[in-house]
Amino acid sequence: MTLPTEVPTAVEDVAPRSGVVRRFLRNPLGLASAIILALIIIAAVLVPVLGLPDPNAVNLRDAMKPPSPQHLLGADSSGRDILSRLLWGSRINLLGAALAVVIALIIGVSAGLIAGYYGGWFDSISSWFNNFTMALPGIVVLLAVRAVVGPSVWIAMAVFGVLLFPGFFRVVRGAVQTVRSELYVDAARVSGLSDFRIIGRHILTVVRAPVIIQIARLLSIAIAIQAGLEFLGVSDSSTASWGSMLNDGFRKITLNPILILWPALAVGLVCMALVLFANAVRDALEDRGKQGNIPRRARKATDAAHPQEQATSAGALQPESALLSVAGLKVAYGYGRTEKEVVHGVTFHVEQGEVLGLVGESGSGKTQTAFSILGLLPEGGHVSAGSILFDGQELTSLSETQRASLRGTDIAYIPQEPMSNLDPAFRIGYQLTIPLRKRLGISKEEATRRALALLARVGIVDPEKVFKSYPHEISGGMAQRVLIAGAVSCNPRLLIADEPTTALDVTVQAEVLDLLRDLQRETGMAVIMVTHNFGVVADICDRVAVMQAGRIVEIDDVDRILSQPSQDYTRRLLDSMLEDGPVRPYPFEDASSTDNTPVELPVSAEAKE
Ligand SMILES: Nc1ncnc2c1ncn2[C@@H]1O[C@H](COP(=O)(O)OP(=O)(O)OP(=O)(O)O)[C@@H](O)[C@H]1O
Repeated sequence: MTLPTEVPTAVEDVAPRSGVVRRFLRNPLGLASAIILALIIIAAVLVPVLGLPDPNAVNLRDAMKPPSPQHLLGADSSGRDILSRLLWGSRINLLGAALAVVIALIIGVSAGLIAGYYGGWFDSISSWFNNFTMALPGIVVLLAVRAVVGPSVWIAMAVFGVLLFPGFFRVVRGAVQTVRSELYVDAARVSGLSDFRIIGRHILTVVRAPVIIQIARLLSIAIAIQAGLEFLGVSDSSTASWGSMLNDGFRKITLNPILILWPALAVGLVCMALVLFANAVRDALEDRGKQGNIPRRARKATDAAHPQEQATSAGALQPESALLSVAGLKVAYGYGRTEKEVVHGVTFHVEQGEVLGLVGESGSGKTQTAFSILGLLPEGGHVSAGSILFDGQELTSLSETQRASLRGTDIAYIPQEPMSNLDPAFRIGYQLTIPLRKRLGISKEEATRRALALLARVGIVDPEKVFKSYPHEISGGMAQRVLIAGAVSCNPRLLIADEPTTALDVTVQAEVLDLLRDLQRETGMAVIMVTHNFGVVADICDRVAVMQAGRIVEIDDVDRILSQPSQDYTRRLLDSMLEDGPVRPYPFEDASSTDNTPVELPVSAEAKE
């Protein structure tokens, strides 16, 4: 299956990762700081081959000499070449700072991850140790270490690394605590991923950005502190370093003030560049997803695509017969200055018994749109504007209880990851019958009878056995059939299927699609099929709405979208996603039943056997 990342140009323009790099490079301060840091690192790496004089070669005849072709930046009080000492010193300072930050990173990130994810005694102990370390006077500790182990810059920086660990620990622990209760982490746990994999795959990606920013900040602190320690004489003064040069320059400041200028400039420049670099990375990451960052080219095309689809008033240009009318829907996360809009005013409708495909690349806003209709936006997300009319009822003004009563009965949902949506602690039968009994008020026996018939109808060969099984005892394909059975159990009028075949293998995908087609035809329910796969669209949809970057760029009949899309974006999406093979015809006869009473679904031939 071709994934959206393979869609060329315009899609790549809005891909989050490349967007971060582009935004970073567009920030002049970020770019300048990156260039300065790169030049300093290159100079530090290449210094042995630059043919500069020995940084420690004393030549009293050259003492305090001003800049000359022989000493480009002049010579110090012992006649040593200042440029050579600066560049050799940069190695010591950069490596010393890197050592401290790597130690802080290893201790802080691993302790922060474990403390944030597991909590408990480890969290208590590590938090206590974090507070204790923060309370220690760092310089006093380093001076004490020097008194015990001698003037080694490496030992001093290693100890400083331990003292710096709270810088990472607090950031990582806080981020992990926020993210560990997210649904997708629960879903990953439920689907059987080990903690190690969950932390590696789901948690580390969340803390990556703050950690990168923190690395740059702590590096600048470590360089300044290291130079300060060398200035105080904590390290070996015979080694060329920025701090020892500062010390030398300070002692001769009345004789030649320029001696202190070069190392001070070096320390100041690197620290400033690191801080600016960190700020630019933060700005680039925080701007991710803002509309202002969608390339103007893409935005123009989007806005001009179908102006009627960008209507903002409720029900504008929507057919009265529509079962669902979404108008000017905007979805945002956060409030006030931190509000981030992810869906920018989408308008579409779904007729009774119609199958509407919602297609688009990853991150285009399909799921957010679907969740808005279901009233299931993740924490922090809200409908910031627009209207969702379902059967003439404005969903956005309903209470949570009213919306909950619609879910499962009038509006059903089939998720992408079947396994994560079945509770591993309960048998399949229990999970199917409880909603039936609660919503339809039927007896346990009646609910069991219906659940078994539903399991048979969705193609489960041994319904009795699956009824008594726990989720881990059935395959992914069977789990998806169980969820489909659950979704259609109360005869919904609208079914929202969020990439229902993505997590399944190819043969099972086809079977599940066939099943959905048959069920849709039998019950006459309307379907919103969220997908990034035009094969699925061709298979099952009547009309298609194409989404890009939180907007609908094109909406039309499936045949027209597939044969003559009006937007370049749709064409590119089609080129990259459409599988070879003919569009399977789908006879939508008699798909208009709106009766909401549960029907006896026919038992499949396979199940009868
Ligand atoms: N919890 C959240 N907090 C903030 N932004 C979010 C959240 N969930 C999604 N988004 C943002 O909303 C935008 C649309 O996401 P959405 O999940 O709707 O995309 P999608 O088209 O369904 O993609 P996919 O096919 O990958 O599921 C993305 O830019 C995403 O970063």
